[in-house]
Amino acid sequence: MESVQAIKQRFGIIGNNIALNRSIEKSIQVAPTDISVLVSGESGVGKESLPKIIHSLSHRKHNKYIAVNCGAIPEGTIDSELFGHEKGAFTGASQARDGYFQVADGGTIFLDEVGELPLTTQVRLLRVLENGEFIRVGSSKVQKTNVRIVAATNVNMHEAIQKNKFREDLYYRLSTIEIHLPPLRDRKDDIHLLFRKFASDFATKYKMPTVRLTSSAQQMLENCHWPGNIRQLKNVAEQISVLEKERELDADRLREYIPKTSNLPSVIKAEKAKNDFSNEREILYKVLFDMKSDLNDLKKLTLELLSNGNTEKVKDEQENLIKKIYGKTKESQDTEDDFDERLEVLQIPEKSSIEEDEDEISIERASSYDFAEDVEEEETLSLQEKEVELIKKSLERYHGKRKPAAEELGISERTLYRKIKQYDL
Ligand SMILES: Nc1ncnc2c1ncn2[C@@H]1O[C@H](COP(=O)(O)OP(=O)(O)OP(=O)(O)O)[C@@H](O)[C@H]1O
Repeated sequence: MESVQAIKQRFGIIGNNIALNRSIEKSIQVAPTDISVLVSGESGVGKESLPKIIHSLSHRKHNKYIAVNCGAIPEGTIDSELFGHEKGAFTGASQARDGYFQVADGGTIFLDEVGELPLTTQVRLLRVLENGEFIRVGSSKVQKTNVRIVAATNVNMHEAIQKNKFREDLYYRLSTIEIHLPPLRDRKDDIHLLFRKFASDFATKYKMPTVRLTSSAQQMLENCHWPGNIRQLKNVAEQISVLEKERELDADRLREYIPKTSNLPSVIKAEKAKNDFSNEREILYKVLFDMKSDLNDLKKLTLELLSNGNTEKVKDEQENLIKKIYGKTKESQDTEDDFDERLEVLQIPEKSSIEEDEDEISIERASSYDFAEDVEEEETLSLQEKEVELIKKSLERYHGKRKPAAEELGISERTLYRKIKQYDL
């Protein structure tokens, strides 16, 4: 059996903390079995390494390893991504497609952010876990697969179960063995070690001498709260490596690079910070951000109308979205006409005219859907930068807590999650 030390070297894992070593040891022990494993721990603690270790030390190592970020896939397509679909299963399904569970047959699937799975997908997943069976979207034929599942989560699953967001039976199936990775603040002994490694990597990358810390700066680094854990520490090391003129930093210089919230206890009242957009620039960003969010909502609604053609149905199904965009719903009788007028402005083609060229339009629509999330990338860089800044500020205000930050930004937690990943925040 490979030693913990050898595994750390192979997977580039830095640290000597006892809890970290125990987590790696557990991964090594459980690898040769087919037992489902749940890796838990806050965001940024390094959960992604453990499923890779488990797969590479298992008898499945020559087969596929697929990592799926459940939080980043839109709810509407997740079943098809995971389990595949038949041709014509839904608008845009111009071809049958294999899902990850089929592609990874004989291998391992890593379900990152498993707590974000919609309840309907959880039912399908439970079935795969119980007897290896799954059904493609739009099919009635039961298929079999032999996949080992390793899942990860940074949410409190017991809380999610209590709030009926996660099925208890699925949780127990997934977490036959649970491996917990400690937050960075509980691994103080590793903080400076990690910083040195990152500083040395960035020095090589940017072709500069390595930055170093005085002992007072080291102490400060170790006493930070680090809500974003190792990911945040890595970002700080990169910023310092690139921006700092001096190659040795004392505590005063270091303070500039440490997000204020990292130094504060996590219990600062979020309420106090709420909507505290204290200067004009932030207000402007907020307005731009809201506009962009509205634009994306409109795009979504338009696509929905184009593919559905049935305005009444869309009005019913997208009531919340319509309310968000226009501030009113069809329930407000006196605004019904206004509402219809607005829909007319979108010039929705009659369904019959859409159907004439169904295949062609479906493909077009499908690609519009596929890119609905990516459209954002086409916006100008400066707007994107402002968006990143706004998200960062909001996350800082709420000490990395996505729920209140998403509420403040007026976007869903899922979208915020995607953006955090997209911009590596
Ligand atoms: N022990 C470590 N040594 C070196 N780098 C590490 C270590 N742990 C984490 N990292 C780095 O920190 C970053 C975040 O790690 P990772 O993506 O695995 O976190 P995570 O726990 O999966 O976060 P999330 O829940 O947000 O997905 C990565 O760049 C990873 O390479």
